[in-house]
Amino acid sequence: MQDHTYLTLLLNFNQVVANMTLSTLWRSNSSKLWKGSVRLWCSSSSSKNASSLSDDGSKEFLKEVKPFHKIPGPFALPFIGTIYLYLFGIYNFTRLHKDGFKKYKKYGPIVREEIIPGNSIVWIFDPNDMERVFLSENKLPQRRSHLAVGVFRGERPDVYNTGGLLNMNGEEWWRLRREFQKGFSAPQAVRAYLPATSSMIDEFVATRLSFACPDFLSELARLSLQLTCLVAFDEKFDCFSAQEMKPDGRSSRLMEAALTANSWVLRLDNQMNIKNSYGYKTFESSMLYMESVAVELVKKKADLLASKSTLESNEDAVPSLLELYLSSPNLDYKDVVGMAVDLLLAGIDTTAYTASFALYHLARNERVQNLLRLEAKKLLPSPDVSVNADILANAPYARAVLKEVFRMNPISVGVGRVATEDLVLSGYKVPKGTNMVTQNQIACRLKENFPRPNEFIPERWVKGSPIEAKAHPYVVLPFGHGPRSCIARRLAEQHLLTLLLKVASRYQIIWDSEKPLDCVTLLINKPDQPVKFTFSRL
Ligand code: HEM
Repeated sequence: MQDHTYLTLLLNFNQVVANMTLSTLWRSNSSKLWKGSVRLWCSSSSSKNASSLSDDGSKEFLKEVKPFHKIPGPFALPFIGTIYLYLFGIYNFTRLHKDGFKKYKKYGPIVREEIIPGNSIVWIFDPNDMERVFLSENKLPQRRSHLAVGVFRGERPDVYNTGGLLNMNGEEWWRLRREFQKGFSAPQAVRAYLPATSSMIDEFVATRLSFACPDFLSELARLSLQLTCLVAFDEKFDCFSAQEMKPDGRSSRLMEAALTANSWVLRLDNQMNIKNSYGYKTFESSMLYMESVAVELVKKKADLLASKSTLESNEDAVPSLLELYLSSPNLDYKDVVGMAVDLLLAGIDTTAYTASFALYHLARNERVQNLLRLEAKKLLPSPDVSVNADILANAPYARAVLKEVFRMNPISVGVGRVATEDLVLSGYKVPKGTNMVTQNQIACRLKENFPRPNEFIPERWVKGSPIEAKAHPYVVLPFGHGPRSCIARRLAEQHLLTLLLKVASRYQIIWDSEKPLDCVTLLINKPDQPVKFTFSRL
C-alpha cells in the first residue's frame, strides 16, 4: 500500500471514529468518582436482558454474561484491523449511517470493531443498551474530543485560559459549563431573545426566498451565523449585505473558517502528534480567523460595559450572552474569548443542516406541509406578527415536525461515551474504559422501534394521534444526553421553530431536485447534494 494511501486511510479512520458523534471517543477517567468497579443496573423498566454485573458478586448471574471478545463484529486483520473493509468499499467513511445498517443487519444489536488493531469500539444499536450507557454517566462526563482545539489554545496562553467547553473535561469543564449554560438553559433566558430572532427571520423570509439559489444551504448557514451573533454578541452582522457576501467578506470567511476547522478538528483528534499532522496548518489558520473576530467582538463589548453611560442607556435591553459572561465574577476575559470561539465553531452548520432537512421533508410531504401551514397561519395571521413564547407553546404540529426531522435526519449519527464502569450490554461484558458509540440514527430507522420508519410522519409525536409513537425514551437523542448534552438546545429549537412557522405561513416549499436528499458525514451529517428549493409565494 502506498504511503499516502495509508495516510488517507488513517485520516479517514480517524474521521470514521470521530464522525460517529460530535463527541466521539470518550475517555474514562472517572475512577475517583466511581469507586465501585461494578454496578447493578436494575432500574431500567424497559430493559429486556439482565444488563449489569451485580455488586453482590453473584456467580450465577455472572455466568450468563458473555465475555467482551465474543461481541460479534467485522473480522480484524493483524496490523490493519478492519480498515481493509473500507478500502474495498464494503464500508464507506462518509456514509456512516449506511455502514451502521450493514453492521446491524450482519452482527446484531451490539457490534465490536477494531478499525485499528487493539483499539475496540462498540457500536450500540439497542435503545435499552443506550439507556444503560447514559444511566451510568456521572456528573462530569468525559469526552475525548476537539483535541486540536486544546493544542491550538495551549499554544496561545495569552489569549486562552483553557481548551474551552468543547475540549475540556472534569472540574475545569464544569467550571465553564456551569457559568456558560446560565444564558442558554433557563427557558426564560432563551425566550428573551425571541423578538429579535423573529424579526431577523422575518427579514430573511421577506428578502431571501425569492432568489434562485444554486444551494440554499449557504443562505441557511448565513442566517444561522446572523442569529448566533445576534444572541451571543449583540451584533447584527448584516450577513446578507453585498459586502458581507463577497468571498472575502467577514461572514463568508467565518462560515468557511468554521466549516474548515470543524472538518479537521475530529480527524486531528486521533493523530499521535497533532501539531505536526497533515491538516493542522489549515485548521490553525481557520481557528486564527475565528479568534480574531471573537477577540474583536469581546473587546468591543468589554469596552462598552466599562463605560457606565452605556450600561445606563441599555438598562431595558436584553443582555447578550457576551454581556452576561463578561459580568460574571466566575469567568475572566480569556474564558469569554474561548467561549466566543466555541459558539462560532458550533453555532453555524448544526442549525443550517437541520433547517435544510426540515425544509426538504416539508417539500416532499405536501400533506404535512399543508397541516403545518394551517397551524402557522392560525398563529401568524399576518407576516408582521412576531413569534413569541405563547405562539411557540401553541404550535404542537411544528414541534412534531421538528422532532420527526430529528428522528430521520439527526446531525450526529449517535453519541460517544467511554464506559465509566463495567457494563453488561446485550448480554456481553463491556469493561470500564471502552469506547462506545450509540447508533441513534440507525435505531431511529428500524421498524422494531418505529412503524413505517422511513416515512416522514410528524403525527407520531402528536399527543392522542392514532399513531402516536410509543418510542423508547433513549432512541431519539439529537442533542445528546445528560450533563454534557448540547448547551444551545433551547436556542437552536427556538430558531428552527420560528423559521418553519414563518416560511410555512407564507410560502409553498418545492424540492427542486430529482434525487432524494441523504447525508454525508463530515464532522456532522451534511446534506449530500446542493439543497435546491423553489419558494412559491402563497
Ligand atoms: C440543531 C442544532 C444542534 C444540534 C442538533 C446540536 C447537537 C449537539 C450534540 C449531539 C452535542 C453533543 C452532546 C453529547 O455528547 O451528549 C452538542 C454539543 C454542543 N453544542 Fe450543539 N447542536 C446544535 C446547535 C448548537 C448551537 C447553535 C450551538 C452554539 C451556538 C451549539 C453549541 C454546542 C456546544 C458548545 C456543545 C458542547 C457542550 C459541552 O461539551 O458541554 N450547538 N450539540
